[in-house]
Amino acid sequence: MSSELSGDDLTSVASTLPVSPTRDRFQPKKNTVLVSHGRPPWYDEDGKPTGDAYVVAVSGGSGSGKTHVARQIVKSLGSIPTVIILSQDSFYKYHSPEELELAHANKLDFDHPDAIDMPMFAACLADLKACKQSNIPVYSFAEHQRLEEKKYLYGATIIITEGIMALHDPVLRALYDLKVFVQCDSDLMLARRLQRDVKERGRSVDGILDQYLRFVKPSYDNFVRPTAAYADIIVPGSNNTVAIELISAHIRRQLQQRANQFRQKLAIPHLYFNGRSGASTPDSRLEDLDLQVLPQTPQLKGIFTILRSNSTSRQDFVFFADRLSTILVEHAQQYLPYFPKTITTPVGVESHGQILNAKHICGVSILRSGGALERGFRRVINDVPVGSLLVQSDAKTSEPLLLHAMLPVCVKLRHLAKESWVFLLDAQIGTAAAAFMAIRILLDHGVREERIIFVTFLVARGGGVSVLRRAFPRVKIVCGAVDDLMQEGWLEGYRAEGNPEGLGRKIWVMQPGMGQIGDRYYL
Ligand SMILES: Nc1ncnc2c1ncn2[C@@H]1O[C@H](COP(=O)(O)OP(=O)(O)O)[C@@H](O)[C@H]1O
Ligand SMILES: O=c1ccn([C@@H]2O[C@H](COP(=O)(O)O)[C@@H](O)[C@H]2O)c(=O)[nH]1
Repeated sequence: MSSELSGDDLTSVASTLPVSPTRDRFQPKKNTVLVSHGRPPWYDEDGKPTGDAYVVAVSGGSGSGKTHVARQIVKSLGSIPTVIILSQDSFYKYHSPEELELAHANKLDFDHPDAIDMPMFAACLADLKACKQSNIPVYSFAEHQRLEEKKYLYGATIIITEGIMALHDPVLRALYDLKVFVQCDSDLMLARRLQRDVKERGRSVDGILDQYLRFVKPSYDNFVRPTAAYADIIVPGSNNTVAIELISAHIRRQLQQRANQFRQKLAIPHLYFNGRSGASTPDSRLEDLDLQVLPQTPQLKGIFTILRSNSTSRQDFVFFADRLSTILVEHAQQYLPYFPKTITTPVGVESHGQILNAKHICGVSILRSGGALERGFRRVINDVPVGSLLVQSDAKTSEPLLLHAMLPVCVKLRHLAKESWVFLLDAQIGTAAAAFMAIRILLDHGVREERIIFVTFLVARGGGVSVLRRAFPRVKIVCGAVDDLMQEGWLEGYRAEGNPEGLGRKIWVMQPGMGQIGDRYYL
């Protein structure tokens, strides 16, 4: 495991580490990922990001209400996709023992622009804006120090960054779509700072006042207040509900302009992409789709006959799905790098064989139905992490939404992601909307396209696979069978069972298909 991140292989790091009671009590929870209604596609049919995340910067003096404004904007946005609040405080520089001594005596200037690692702040923000992940530093106000751990952030449609120097640096300013300055009376800022620093940052009143007169107030006058000139909007530091409403209305309008009707286009590519190379129809030539289909042996056909039948018991379904996923993953392993290796056998004879030579391998299943391939995956490739992505359709628009991403560390860290081989697991590729999103997520993290191996039971020839192929030609797709049809309709028994999700709503189904694989495997 990398020394940069510790904690469990799959969880977001900062919260999992043992921390001192003092640190725990005073650690500000400023950098937050707020997911409300899932993240809609941030890329087009060519697989390329359609645009950057929308970045709002909120600046103002200490205690002016920047954090409050950032949180109120999120609240007022209501039903919105993922928002990241990124605090400039995380980017205070690492302090030497001598500097720490000064800091604890309130004699270190934290209010000068040089106190903040602006290049690092700009680099992390640029990554997040470009829809990539970032592992940002964690800062302790109680210890006046940057901690060892890092916090993994990914997947924002909107980023709200806040800090006293947020508008100071021209490189940072160039990254913002909207610049806000919170204007507040100095006495109100001081009163708020006193209350907050005693309660949340473990400070004494004397110390706070000492630091305020020595550094905070002069710096506000010299460096912070002048940056109000760069702001698009000045917001009052109290009674600011109307200003916040205006800002969120503006952001909502910007997001609406970026919306993309994605699944509909993928599901019937011959209607939307006619004339463009690679658009498939139910009669598309299999060779053009470049799928790695398992050899259609009698025993494989036997497995599919059982899996497709609506009279198969759950117990049998699970047994044969596990068997099929084991065969698929075994077959897919041919894409991993193997090298010649000579060994000596128990009878003392040399034998020339092959050995796997891949540093980082992991699985990522697309929930729920991708879970049906996990047991087979673990049987063939044991002792590697398996992450998951929860992608579901928006009930109103049918667009895919990313609701949750839990990725292995070898994907979360960009320098490892470049070297990693990732097996994406999902039961079928129909409209290909979920597959599209999952591949885009891995590419955002820096996984190489040719190192993504998509393993699936079924692919619909007339569905979105052709568009997926054209967007990501180097991804390997290993499947057990190919179905011809992709139609808008109801699954047999789906409505009859009174499934509230399915009631009155058509979904895209492949035929002959295997039904709702997640339901059949788990319920
Ligand atoms: N508009 C407001 N109305 C009421 N209280 C506010 C308002 N803005 C900020 N506060 C309070 O003032 C304190 C400092 O605000 P905060 O947002 O943390 O300041 P900053 O991030 O600018 O240092 C917090 O306790 C917060 O609840
Ligand atoms: O170790 C530190 C680092 C910073 N400060 C003070 O924090 C404020 C900025 O944070 P806000 O949340 O915007 O108030 C800045 O004025 C520094 O003086 C600190 O006291 N110790």
